[in-house]
Amino acid sequence: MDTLSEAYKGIPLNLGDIIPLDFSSPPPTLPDSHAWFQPSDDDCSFDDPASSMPIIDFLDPKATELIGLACEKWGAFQLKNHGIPLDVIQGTEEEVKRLFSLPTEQKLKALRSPGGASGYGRARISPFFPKSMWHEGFTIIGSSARDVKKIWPDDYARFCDRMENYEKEMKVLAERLTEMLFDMLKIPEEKRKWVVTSDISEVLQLNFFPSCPEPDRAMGLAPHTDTSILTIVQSPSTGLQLFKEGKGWINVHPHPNSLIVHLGDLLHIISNGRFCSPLHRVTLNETRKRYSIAYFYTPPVDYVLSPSLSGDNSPVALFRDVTVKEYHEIRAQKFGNSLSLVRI
Ligand SMILES: O=C(O)CCC(=O)C(=O)O
Ligand SMILES: [Fe+2]
Repeated sequence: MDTLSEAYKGIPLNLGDIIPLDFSSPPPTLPDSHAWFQPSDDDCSFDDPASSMPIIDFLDPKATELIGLACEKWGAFQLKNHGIPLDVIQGTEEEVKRLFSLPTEQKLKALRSPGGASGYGRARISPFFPKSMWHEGFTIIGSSARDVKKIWPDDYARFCDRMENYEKEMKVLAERLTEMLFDMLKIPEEKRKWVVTSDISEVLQLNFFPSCPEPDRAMGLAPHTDTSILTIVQSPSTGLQLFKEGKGWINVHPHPNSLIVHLGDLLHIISNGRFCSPLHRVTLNETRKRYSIAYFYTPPVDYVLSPSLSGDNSPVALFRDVTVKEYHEIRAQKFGNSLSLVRI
């Protein structure tokens, strides 16, 4: 079976777009290669309690209705009482910290290959931006063992087991949410059989944002939408921002023991534009490092994404049919333009 990795093979990157800055001995001032803004730039991000991302309790009898509204208005929400055991979250967080605190040369042993999608390196979206991000990533597609053995030849099992377990838990939650959203969109049975199969294309993205000497001039993760049905993000610290039309960049303040769910481009297409795929980015801090774990839930690569014209969705198709693999290939080449390229 094809995997998502195949979609990137045809578009190899330069090593310069894969190797992160050596953050173990960071420069004392922000290098020009990482300076996105001038000191005088007003980047207009803000905190407004009246317009913050909804926090939804999964045990609330009204949860389905609230999730539907949040997906229409925000394309994102925080989820309390999500059912993922705390020890699974903490164990995964511990491994992520252990991985990123390794010496640079050890992490570089698992460097992503130029045409590859898994392993250690810069964000896959790096080539689309003129400046570099203050970030290191580690991408897991399928089993992490092949990459992790290069880093810890004799001691890889605990990391791999914890990641695998985390993915299993995330998959169950992603399935529940997807079934709920597909009910709202009135997706017919034959278009949703994949949800309960093991054939999905899931990706686990581990992110590390070191503390930064000039956080206001640098960028953790540049503005992007996700190429998924939905993404479940776990991070205890602030840094994530969502772009809201007419308002600007809104800070997300993680609620204790909650997960952040945002919808991706694939659901935006399936919902015929009814559910948003929010633009988001990550900002930095001068003294605090930040870690995040993003689980991308995606149908099998040969699944055809077709806009649903039933229910409350627009009755006229806004997008053409496109397979998951084809959409990933478009994204790998065109990035921010991708949705407009499948618009009718
Ligand atoms: O770190 C975060 O909060 C978000 C990460 C993210 O957007 C991504 O990995 O695509
Ligand atoms: Fe993202």
